[in-house]
Amino acid sequence: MVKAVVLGAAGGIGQPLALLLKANPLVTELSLYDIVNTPGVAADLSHISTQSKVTGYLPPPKGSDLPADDGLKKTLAGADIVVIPAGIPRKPGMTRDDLFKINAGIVRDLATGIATTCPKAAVLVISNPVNSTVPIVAEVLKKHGVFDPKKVFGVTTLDVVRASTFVAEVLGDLSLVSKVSVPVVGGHSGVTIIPLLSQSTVPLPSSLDQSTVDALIKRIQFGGDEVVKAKDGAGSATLSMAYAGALFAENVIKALKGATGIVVPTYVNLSAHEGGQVIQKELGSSIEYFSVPVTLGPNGVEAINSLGSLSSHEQSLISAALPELQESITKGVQFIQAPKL
Ligand SMILES: NC(=O)c1ccc[n+]([C@@H]2O[C@H](COP(=O)([O-])OP(=O)(O)OC[C@H]3O[C@@H](n4cnc5c(N)ncnc54)[C@H](O)[C@@H]3O)[C@@H](O)[C@H]2O)c1
Ligand SMILES: O=C(O)C[C@H](O)C(=O)O
Repeated sequence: MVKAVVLGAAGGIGQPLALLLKANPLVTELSLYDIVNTPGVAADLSHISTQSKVTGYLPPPKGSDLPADDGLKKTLAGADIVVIPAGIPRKPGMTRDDLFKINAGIVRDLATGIATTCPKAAVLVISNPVNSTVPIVAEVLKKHGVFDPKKVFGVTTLDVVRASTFVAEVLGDLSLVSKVSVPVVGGHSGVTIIPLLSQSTVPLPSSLDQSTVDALIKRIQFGGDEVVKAKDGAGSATLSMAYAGALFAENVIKALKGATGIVVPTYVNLSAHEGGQVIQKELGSSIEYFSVPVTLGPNGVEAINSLGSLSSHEQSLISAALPELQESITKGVQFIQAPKL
């Protein structure tokens, strides 16, 4: 039995993600929460002929005697996995960090619901800026004494999905895409996104000139901007994100149910496993969060794996990413530990 929850389920990511989870035979119960439209989304999905029962909740109407988190808590009761795509998306000209002002508070309140209702659930954070929202979730759970670093994940799968697609395009053969896997490490924003092309399962030809490789790295780092620009004010990636989120959720669910050997990059607290200290040594930094290849297991993070051998260029990309990443982590931690009045 697996109960999956989507918080922000009526949104651009939330709806297609809920659809993909409803289509997933491993999910037996699907519960949806948003501040608008979830009863409609749930009713619609509930007609699909798969086994999962679907429910949808809203906050109580204005003037209700019910506590403000009544709908949220009903949604979360008994959850095994909670995926969070709630919050505003970027418009052209914005950075992900520009979303902090609004999304930090949204994520904090949702994490409080998780801490008090389903503290053992795996929490998959999609809401941006991921580099800060994951530390926010962790700090809220810590405050309630229920933080398990093995169970909190920043979803960076879209960067991995983009890397496979863009590498296959550069190789001139999209049919290779299912064979191409590139670890993407660091964080989820611009220069903090570091594709380890030297470890691509389908190697790039050594004849490829450096400017093509540089352009490929840049495209993976700034793939989100490509979609924001093309949507021209109507939001950011939603469909590719729903695909990536469902893929990552499926891997987590499979591992929770006992599947072994699933290794995927995800943005985690490095204290989740002793391998985190190895990563810190490799990075030459005491950074607390980093996207790394993680082995998933029945308790969440089973192992944090080494970054492997890096080219000198990849090492310089990591050095360039660390200051911005650290700043975003501190901003998230401070938001909970020392909120400005
Ligand atoms: N991690 C990634 O790779 C990645 C990729 C794409 C988008 N994102 C991020 O995901 C977030 C959502 O993007 P979107 O395109 O779906 O946005 P959207 O505006 O279409 O949907 C967001 C939904 O969140 C809901 N919401 C707002 N406040 C809420 C609250 N307090 N509780 C519950 N729900 C609430 C809204 O009502 C809306 O339905 C954005 O922050 C975006 O930047 C992350
Ligand atoms: O670019 C964005 O703002 C959304 C998301 O983080 C993405 O990578 O597509």
